[in-house]
Amino acid sequence: MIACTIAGSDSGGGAGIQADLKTFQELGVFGTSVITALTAQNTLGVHGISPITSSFVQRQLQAILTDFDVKAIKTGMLFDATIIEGVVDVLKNTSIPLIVDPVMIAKGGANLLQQQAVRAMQEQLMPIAFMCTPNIPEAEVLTGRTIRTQQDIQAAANDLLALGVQYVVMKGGHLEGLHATDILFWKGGQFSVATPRIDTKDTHGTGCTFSAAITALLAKGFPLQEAIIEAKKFIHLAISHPLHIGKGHGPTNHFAYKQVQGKCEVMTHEP
Ligand SMILES: Nc1ncnc2c1ncn2[C@@H]1O[C@H](COP(=O)(O)OP(=O)(O)OP(=O)(O)O)[C@@H](O)[C@H]1O
Ligand SMILES: Cc1ncc(COP(=O)(O)O)c(N)n1
Repeated sequence: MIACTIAGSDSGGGAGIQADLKTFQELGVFGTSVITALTAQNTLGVHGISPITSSFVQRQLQAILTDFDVKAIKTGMLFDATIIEGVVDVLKNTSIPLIVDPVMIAKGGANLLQQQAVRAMQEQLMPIAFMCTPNIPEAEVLTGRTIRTQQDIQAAANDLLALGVQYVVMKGGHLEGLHATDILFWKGGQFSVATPRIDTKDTHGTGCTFSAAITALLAKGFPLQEAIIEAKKFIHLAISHPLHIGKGHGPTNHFAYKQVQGKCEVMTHEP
């Protein structure tokens, strides 16, 4: 099985392209990659960004799609509107499921998506996406809402579905509470997955890793809700077995899922 990630490079190896490829590999999926930007990054922060031109992003993507039978594609850091437009231009005529992780701001505060690009994400990328996986601050930017309550989450998910994306996973990592709960929404329904919240600072790359796991599992043909449950196991185990690498927000442990053979309990709820 082959999957593709369109994202930024994290020299520190915990997020971005590197997290995506490690996750694909651990889940038994062959990973291909389109790099949108280089970041000079470690667990302490982003120390520089060098974007790739939109036309070269397109060239990478076309090289992959004209040769490989790609079963699922994810996007991460897209950096600017020209890159988003270039990606949409290539993908709009394919039927490969597209998972959009709307990466905007790194843990240390660096901008991984220019503000002027939010509109291109809303108006061009969302209509061709199968799924998007915002965290709470990203959902706030994409919808212009303040999200505090369950009703706010539902309303923001409805706004995102109205943009044309078929499924929305609202990630709960930034909310408070004993559990880290993520909710899958579609028109007319919802399904949630939760695991105990872990008290750790080693959460660099959680969002990338979770969305890459969903992408890999969809590429393998898992039904959607099973893919969400298994991806939740992958990210919970990656957070709960920290590697203690670096002096700042350490990366998650991509080895853990395989090492414990996916053994992890996920609470599910479908109202
Ligand atoms: N402390 C934690 N304990 C358990 N699960 C967590 C924790 N933090 C995040 N998660 C889970 O990790 C996944 C990513 O969620 P999160 O909201 O952190 O994404 P993100 O904000 O995109 O990532 P990042 O904060 O690294 O940018 C979700 O499944 C979320 O529930
Ligand atoms: C190149 C790159 N892409 C994405 C993120 C955000 O990572 P996450 O939200 O998964 O922590 C990052 N820090 N660097």
